[in-house]
Amino acid sequence: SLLILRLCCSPGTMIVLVDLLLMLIDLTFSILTAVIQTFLRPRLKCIDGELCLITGAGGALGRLFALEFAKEGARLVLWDCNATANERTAELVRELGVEAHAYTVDLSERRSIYQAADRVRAEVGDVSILVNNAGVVAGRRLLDCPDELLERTLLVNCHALFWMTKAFLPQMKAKNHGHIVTIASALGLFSTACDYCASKFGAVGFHESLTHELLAEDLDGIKTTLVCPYIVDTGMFAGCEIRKELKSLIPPLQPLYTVQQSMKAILAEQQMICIPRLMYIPFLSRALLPWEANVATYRFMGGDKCMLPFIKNVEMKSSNGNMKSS
Ligand SMILES: NC(=O)C1=CN([C@@H]2O[C@H](COP(=O)(O)OP(=O)(O)OC[C@H]3O[C@@H](n4cnc5c(N)ncnc54)[C@H](OP(=O)(O)O)[C@@H]3O)[C@@H](O)[C@H]2O)C=CC1
Ligand SMILES: CC1=C(/C=C/C(C)=C/C=C/C(C)=C/C=O)C(C)(C)CCC1
Repeated sequence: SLLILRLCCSPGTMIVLVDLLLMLIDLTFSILTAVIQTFLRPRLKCIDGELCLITGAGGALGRLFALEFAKEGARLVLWDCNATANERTAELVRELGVEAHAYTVDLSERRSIYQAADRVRAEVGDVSILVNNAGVVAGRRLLDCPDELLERTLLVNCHALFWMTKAFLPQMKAKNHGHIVTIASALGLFSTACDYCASKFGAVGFHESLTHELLAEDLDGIKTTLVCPYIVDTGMFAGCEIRKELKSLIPPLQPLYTVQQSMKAILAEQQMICIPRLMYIPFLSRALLPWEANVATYRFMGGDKCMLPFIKNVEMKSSNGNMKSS
């Protein structure tokens, strides 16, 4: 008992006990703050004059993000592999009287990312808000999916996040000011049968590790936000649906609503947002319930086979394409 007493009173143990106490205070404070913030309208930051880069800006959500950021007064750099769609987004932004610079970039090519990043820095300036929004899905069963398509999903949805961050974080670090937004998916928090899920789990993991790295370096001026939406009615997942009778309980999200909710989270410097909030339930149940219990609820809700009609759509489109080309 003398030994135990001596151990307890040693300076090392005292420091651990004090740290433990401080950690418990921090933990309680952060839980209380999160609960209170759920009911309060958060203070939104001003991004007037900030330089915001959006990837996939020619796509449905990317274009809406561009317009919302423009309304907030941010100057825009727009990246997409689809030059025409991207230029159209730039025109719409300019119609609002806001500066927009469109770049054609293939995010599946690391070199293309680094080259375009050098051009942006030289031609426009330092990016302070980065919205990693571009995403792709193969939409095939694993064994029917060409390797190149599977690889593309991982390159665009996951690898590109590393290269984008490596390209733009140094200037943010130099000023201890910036914001990196990851548009992931509810399917980055729990999965169903689809090539896309692994890439979005990767995106979620990337976001978390980046956030921890910034905190560990005390770079509290650089914020991160993870956005995890359920199906959004943009056409990307046309046909994907849960059990018909339950569809009206969790209808697909409207693109504008999704982007406006995401904007609120970004401007409030919120760490993460699931849209709708209901998506926190399968996220939690995946972590808390046994695997078989999750399988039973997925089966009941039609989450297990939700991708099948979508895959059929993709197959039909590609066979039509083949017929046309032949
Ligand atoms: N729609 C949904 O149900 C949901 C979508 N999300 C995520 O939201 C984000 C936006 O989705 P959404 O707007 O619906 O999708 P879209 O397909 O409408 O937009 C994606 C954009 O990214 C572009 N893009 C694709 N590959 C590359 C590449 N290699 N380099 C550069 N640009 C590329 C696309 O060009 P192109 O059209 O030429 O391929 C397109 O313009 C994605 O990350 C998606 O995963 C998350 C949850 C649900
Ligand atoms: C799997 C699963 C569900 C369905 C989820 C679906 C259909 C998600 C689709 C998301 C998409 C398309 C995201 C794109 O990024 C439920 C019914 C919530 C219950 C829990 C298990």
